[in-house]
Amino acid sequence: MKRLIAPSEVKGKLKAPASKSVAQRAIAMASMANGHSTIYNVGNSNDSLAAIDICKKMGASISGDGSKLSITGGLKWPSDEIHCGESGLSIRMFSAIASIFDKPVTLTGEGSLANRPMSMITDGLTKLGVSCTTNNGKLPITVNGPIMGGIIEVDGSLSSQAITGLLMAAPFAKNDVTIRVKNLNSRPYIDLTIQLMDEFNVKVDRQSNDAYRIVSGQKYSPRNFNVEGDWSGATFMLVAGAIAGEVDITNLNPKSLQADKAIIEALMNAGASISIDESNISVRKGNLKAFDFDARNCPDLFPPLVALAANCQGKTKILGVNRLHGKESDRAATLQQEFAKLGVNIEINNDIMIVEGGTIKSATTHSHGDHRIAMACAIAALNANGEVEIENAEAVNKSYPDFFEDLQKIQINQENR
Ligand SMILES: O=C(O)C1=C[C@@H](OP(=O)(O)O)[C@@H](O)[C@H](O)C1
Ligand SMILES: C=C(OP(=O)(O)O)C(=O)O
Repeated sequence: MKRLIAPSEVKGKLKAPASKSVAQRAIAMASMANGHSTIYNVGNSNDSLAAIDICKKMGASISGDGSKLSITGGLKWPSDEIHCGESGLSIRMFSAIASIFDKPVTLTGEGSLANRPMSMITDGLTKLGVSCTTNNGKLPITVNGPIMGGIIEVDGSLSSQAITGLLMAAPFAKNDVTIRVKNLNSRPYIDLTIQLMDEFNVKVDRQSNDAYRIVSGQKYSPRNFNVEGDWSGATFMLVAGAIAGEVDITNLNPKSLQADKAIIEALMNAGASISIDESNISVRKGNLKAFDFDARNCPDLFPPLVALAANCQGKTKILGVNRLHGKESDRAATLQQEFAKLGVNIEINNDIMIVEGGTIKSATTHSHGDHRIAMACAIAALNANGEVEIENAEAVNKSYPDFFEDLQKIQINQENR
């Protein structure tokens, strides 16, 4: 699908979509709990749909839709291969969960997932006694549990997602598990995992220096759970308000542990006008200037931050480029490539990205199959000197299927090509 976005002034109010990070975790935990859970507001992102399919394959009984999902948990060994769609979180989380069985389980995926690194999964699981194989560090992965447990050290510099999986599967290990994490990045995602485990009644004991101890034999309890709104998707709309008008967003929890809530700090540093209360975040266009930002704990903010920085006067510096190679695309390189088409110069200097704000040109861009690149190009189009085309725009379905409908609601002129 091709989408054409015209320069537009934005105005309106939107409800943030469901957080796929929260939804995927909640679906997994409800599926591990013996008994009946209801999960509200899961949404319809492809990644959350992938998590639902995986849990069904692993024996959970799931019915309902994006607004209300009924899950009767209790996992069984899946005789078939597990297909994780394009979700990095799902494959890394469910590889650990599939290791609770004493028979082999093969997990695979499609699209961009085929090119993403998986060695961080096998590294931790092997240390906990699971036999694992991959195709030279890529898909498919085969795990053969059970998880024995023990004290292990893992590296968290490339991704936190495998650590989320290890934490979630640890109560099923034969012995207690202690995970010591070196070089942890994306820390808020681990905090989110531990918060949700606690809500499903499994305790993680945080020790000093990034060590986490999980007592074996704890059981997930079924519960009714509401998935909060997605700061990651909403950031694009908040940036739209900051560069091109005014936007109000509801369904965002200001006390959320989601990493991408940090967009607020970036918007403030850039000089946008923001007001925040429990039920509404309001952003208005400001006199925007370049800013410095550390995105090592919130790597998904790079694409919206680049759209923001392109509209700021001066050179914005964003730290954390090394985290971006293993995403849906090599995100630093794709941002550089696509924004060059829009006339925006991006330099990469080791771990730092430098974005030079200025005039944004009309151009045809491509998502590279990466939802956040499609959304960043769409937002950059708002102040362009002509229309911006986005090829392969359907990539947004991975996290935010209603993205273009929501753009319509805030009066952005667009059409399908
Ligand atoms: O746990 C999660 O829900 C996620 C963790 C992050 O990945 P890394 O830990 O690989 O940085 C983030 O980029 C991804 O979109 C979602
Ligand atoms: C990297 C992302 O997701 P995942 O790793 O779960 O595929 C993302 O949503 O930007």
